[in-house]
Parts: sequence; structure tokens; C-alpha cells
Amino acid sequence: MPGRAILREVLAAYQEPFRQAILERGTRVLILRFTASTSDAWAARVPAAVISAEQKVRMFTALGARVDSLAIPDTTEPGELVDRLAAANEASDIAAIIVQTPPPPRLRDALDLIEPTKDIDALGADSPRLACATADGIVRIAHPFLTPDTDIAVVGALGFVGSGVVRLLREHGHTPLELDKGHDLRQLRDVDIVISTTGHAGLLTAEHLHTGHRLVVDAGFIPQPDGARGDVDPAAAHLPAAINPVPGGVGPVEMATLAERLTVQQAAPHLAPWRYLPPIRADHPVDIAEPATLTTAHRTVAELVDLTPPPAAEPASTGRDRAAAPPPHPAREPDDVELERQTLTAPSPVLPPEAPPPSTAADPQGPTRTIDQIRDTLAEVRRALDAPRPHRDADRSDRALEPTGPDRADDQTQSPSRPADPAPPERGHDEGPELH
Ligand SMILES: NC(=O)C1=CN([C@@H]2O[C@H](COP(=O)(O)OP(=O)(O)OC[C@H]3O[C@@H](n4cnc5c(N)ncnc54)[C@H](OP(=O)(O)O)[C@@H]3O)[C@@H](O)[C@H]2O)C=CC1
Ligand SMILES: Nc1nc(=O)c2c([nH]1)NC[C@@H]1CN(c3ccc(C(=O)N[C@@H](CCC(=O)O)C(=O)O)cc3)C=[N+]21
Repeated sequence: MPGRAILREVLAAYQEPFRQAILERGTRVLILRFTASTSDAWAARVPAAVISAEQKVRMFTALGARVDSLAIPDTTEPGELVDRLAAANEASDIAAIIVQTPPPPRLRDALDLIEPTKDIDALGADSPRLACATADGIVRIAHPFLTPDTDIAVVGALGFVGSGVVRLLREHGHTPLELDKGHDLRQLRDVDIVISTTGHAGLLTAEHLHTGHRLVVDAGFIPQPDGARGDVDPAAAHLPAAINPVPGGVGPVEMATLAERLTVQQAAPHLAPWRYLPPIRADHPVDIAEPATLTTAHRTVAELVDLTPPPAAEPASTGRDRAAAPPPHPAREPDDVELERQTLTAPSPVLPPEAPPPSTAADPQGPTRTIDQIRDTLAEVRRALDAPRPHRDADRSDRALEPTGPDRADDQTQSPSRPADPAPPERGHDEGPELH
């Protein structure tokens, strides 16, 4: 799952039509995080919050928003935080307020005061959104892999991200197995899809994962001196048929979802949700941002879900004969994996705004219907891509993230504790196209 390519493509699609409008509105976003005065379990979460805040600054700036990125001490009095949030609620040019989680426990309740219309990451009790942007992105990635009878497990199901994933899956008609601390994680062996959101580096090993897993979404992001880790033990990451990398997976996907949330709210209320389509067939090439970003083992969806083989009349013009593809579950040979072009819908206004992604979850027609729906979507995407789109130039992905507007991002108290990034606080709003 090429998270960075997804983010580039989503931003490229939003910038050309909407960036100017967002600039002209003077849209502001407040990002608030806490610095650590201790070295306990809560403080261990701060580096991920720092990195994530930086990514949000870059992404919102690229969209044309002005970002106030503020770090305040974890010793801040609740009343001070309440005052800051109240001021931001009142400020008519502040469109969105994001407080980096987890907050210090004694400040948690203040998040419920965020004005619901500005709560684009579903932090407060009254947020109109069902789940945070990360959970939303995870479920979009998993969606093409889901059929009504798919068994899904969410690990870390009681947490900020995991609980959102559970809510969204339920809304799609699924009943995930919910696992959290104290549960026997070997139950994961019995499901088709694993979504892991614990933040416990290397938790899932070959004891839990195997070649029958169609998809593992690893949402863990644990910065370490030699780079970020996920929940999946790197020694077991080759086992599932599809798995996202960390970094380069869920993080950028979250940014793409947040970008959509702000764009919809500020400039494009009828914008269709961006969608992710894994490769279907080699003879259905769909445009892609950057195949070189692929770092994951991929199979076609036809191999990943229990599908009847495609009609014999379908030509397999390139690559392997899909109709002869093996069933999904037997142990995979190393040479049974091929890197294929990933597909992403044009998330832009060229797509009909009224069309939500086809839901396969509660479809009584079963898996065959799934592939039909995906084919329909692909046809739609191809039509969209055929339309003239100036920003789809060869070099558009390099231009996509260049913040060309004013950059008020101003992270006032960058944490010195970030282990993965020795770069100075000024790092990056003009350092290049990567949101990394
Ligand atoms: N875009 C991205 O890439 C994002 C990544 N993240 C990452 O996702 C991870 C989780 O974040 P968040 O949801 O905010 O964290 P939370 O602390 O809210 O949730 C984590 C959940 O996992 C549980 N858990 C911890 N260890 C285990 C274990 N060994 N077995 C089973 N369950 C366990 C926790 O239980 P308990 O509370 O009892 O410890 C908790 O319920 C972090 O690494 C975070 O950095 C988060 C947001 C976005
Ligand atoms: N209210 C709130 N919402 C969050 O979504 C939230 C949060 N608080 N607190 C902290 C966690 C962590 N998190 C990440 C987001 C993006 C990357 C990301 O983009 N990472 C890059 C790597 C960046 C780098 O290493 O410099 C990648 O995976 O490619 C990582 C981590 C969101 N979180």
C-alpha cells in the first residue's frame, strides 16, 4: 500500500482546483501538542506526536492553509488549555483544531471542548465525525479487500485509532474481532485481515501472522533511533499477502484523509472521497503517482479475495494469466509475488460527487459482486483520467507538495526528544516534495 503515492496524488488533485480558494479565505489550522517534562510511558508517545504534527503542518500548508503549530508543556493547567481552545473556537478564521494525542491524562477532558465543526480529527465527545482521520484512512485501504464474510481483527481496539476502526467497520456491516491488552493475540491466526493499532513495536510475529492473511494494516508508528517501527515484527512482515510499510504507509494515508476533510469543509463540500484501488488486472492499467514507491508485496484483488476466476474472454495482455491464479490462501511461494502498479482513483472533482465508494460489506451477492463493483469503479476512474487534467503532467508529483504560499507554520517549542530526526526545527516546509 503505497501511502506516499496516495498522498501525493490526493494533494495534486486538490491543489489545482482548491488551493487558491483556501489561500484567499485565509483558512487557518491550529495544531496543539504537548512537550514532556517526564520520561514515563506518556512521554514515550511524544516523539510520534512531534513527527505527526510536522507532517500536518506540511500537508495543510501545501493545501493553502496557514498553520499555527504550538507546543505547550504537559504541566499546563487545565484552565490554560481550556482558554486556548475557547479562543480558537471563537476565531472565525481558524477552521480546524487538532490536539495531538495522547494528551496528558489530566488534560484529556478539555478536548471535549473543541468546537465540533472544527474538530476534524474526531477528538471531542461531540465531534460529528465517527472516527479520526487515521481510522478513516485505514478502512479506506482495507475496503477493497473486504467481502461480507471476511473475518477481520482489530488489535488495540480500545484505543484512539483502534476504536475508530471498529466503529467504521461496524458501520460498513462488519463485526470485527476486537483484541486489546490481555487478550490472546494468537486468535489472529483465524482471521483473514488484521488491523493493528497498538503502538507496541514488533508485537505481531510469526506466532500471529501467516501466509493466509490477505491483508495486514500496520498502523503502529513508533519512532526509534534508526527509524520508525510498526506493530509488526519486520521478521514476519513478509508473511501476509499484502501489508503496508512503516514508515510510508498509514501515516501518509492519514494525511490524505485529513487533507480531504479540510478541503471538503473549506472549499469543496461535494468532493467525492478519495479511494484506493489495489491492482485488479495487469491489462487494466490505471494511472499511478509513482510506482517506484512500492515497498510491499502485492497480489491482485482477484487473488486476495475469494473470487470466481475472471471470464475466459478477458485477455491477460501483460504479466501472468490472472484466470490461472492460485487460490488465495495456500502458502505463498516467494516467486508468486510480483510488484504491480498500484491504483488510486482520481480523487478530484472530476468524479461524480454523489457516488460514495461501493460498499461490498453487506452485499448478499458476495465476492463476485465485489469484483464487478471494482471493475465499475475502474471504468469510472479511467473515464476521469481521460479527461484533461493539467496537473497530471509528468512532473506533477514533484510539484505537488511544494508549498508555494505563505508559510506561517511556527512550531514554537520543537521537542528536543525526537529520536528519529536530528534535523533542526526549521526542517522542512521547503525541503522537497516528500512528506516523509
Ligand atoms: N497516522 C498514523 O500513522 C498514526 C499512527 N498512530 C500510531 O498508532 C499507535 C496507537 O495510537 P493510539 O490509538 O493513539 O494509541 P492508544 O494508546 O489510544 O491505543 C492503543 C491501544 O492498544 C492497546 N495495546 C497496547 N499494547 C497492546 C498489546 N501488547 N496487546 C494488545 N493491545 C495493546 C492499548 O491498551 P492500553 O491502553 O491498556 O495500553 C490501547 O488500547 C501509536 O503507535 C501511534 O503512534 C496513531 C495515529 C495515527
Ligand atoms: N490527534 C492526533 N491525530 C493523529 O493522527 C495522531 C496524533 N494525534 N498523535 C500522534 C499520532 C502519530 N501519527 C502519525 C501521523 C503521520 C505519520 C507520518 O506521516 N509518518 C511518516 C514518516 C515521517 C518521518 O519519519 O519523518 C510515514 O509514515 O511515512 C506518523 C505518525 C498521528 N497521530
